[in-house]
Amino acid sequence: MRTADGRQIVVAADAEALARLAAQRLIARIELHRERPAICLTGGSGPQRMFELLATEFADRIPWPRVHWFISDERFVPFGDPLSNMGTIKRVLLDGRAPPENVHAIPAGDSATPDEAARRYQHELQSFYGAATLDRARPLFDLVLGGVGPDGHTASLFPGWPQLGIRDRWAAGVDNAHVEPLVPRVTLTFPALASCAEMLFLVHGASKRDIVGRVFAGDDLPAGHARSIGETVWLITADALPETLRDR
Ligand SMILES: O=C1O[C@H](COP(=O)(O)O)[C@@H](O)[C@H](O)[C@H]1O
Repeated sequence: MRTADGRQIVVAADAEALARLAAQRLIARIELHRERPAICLTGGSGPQRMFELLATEFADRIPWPRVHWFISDERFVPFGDPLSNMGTIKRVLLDGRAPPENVHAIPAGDSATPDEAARRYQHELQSFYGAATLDRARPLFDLVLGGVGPDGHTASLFPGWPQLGIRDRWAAGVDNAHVEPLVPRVTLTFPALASCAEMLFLVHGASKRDIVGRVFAGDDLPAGHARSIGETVWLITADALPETLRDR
C-alpha cells in the first residue's frame, strides 16, 4: 500500500519473513549498481535477523569486493563494546567477508568527542562521494536502513533534539540520548540519510504498533519526517501494524 505522501508500506507475515524480504531488497539494490554500491546500515533490533541471513544463506549473492558499508548512527563507545552498532554488525556480518577498506565505521572509539567523530565521518562520506554538496541526481547511498525507537527516534535523531534541524552537515554529535542506552551518539542528519535511492525501515513486534501508528498519523516524530529522495519503504510485520493501517 502507498500513503498519500508517497511512502510505501509492505506487510510481512512475521519477523522471519521481514528479514528475508529485507535481505532480498538489499541485494536487489546492490545489483542495480554496477560499480560501488553504498549501503547505509543501522543498529537496533530491526535488522539483526537480516544480518544473520546475509552472513549465511544470502552471502554468495553479495559481490563483497565492490560493496561499501556505512552506518546511520553510532553509540559513542569503543567497537568492542556490545552497544556499538557497527561493532555488532562487523562481528555478525562484515568481518571476514567485506574488505576492511569497504567498512566505513563512525570513529566513535578514537575521537575525543561525538562532534569530532561526526566531523571525521562527514569527511569520510564526502571523500567517498567525491563532493561536499549532495546532488539529488546522484544519491550518496543505494540503500539506507532505518528503525523506529519507542519514542519515534530514527538513527540517533531524537524528538525535540536540535540535530533534527541540521541542513548543512551530513553528521552530528548527540551529547545525550533520549532513550536507553543513555550514551552519547553520533548520527547522520536528515539530508545525508535522504540522499539514497531507497530508505527501508524494518519494524517488527507488537511493541512497535503504537509508535508506528503515531508515525503514520502524522505526529511530529523523527521517524515520520525521514524521507528518501527516492523510495521510502516501511517493511512492517503484521503484529506491528496498527489498526489504522489495516485493510487499506
Ligand atoms: O538506538 C537505536 O535505536 C534505533 C531503533 O532501534 P530499535 O531497537 O528500537 O528497533 C536504531 O535504528 C538505531 O540505529 C539505534 O542506534
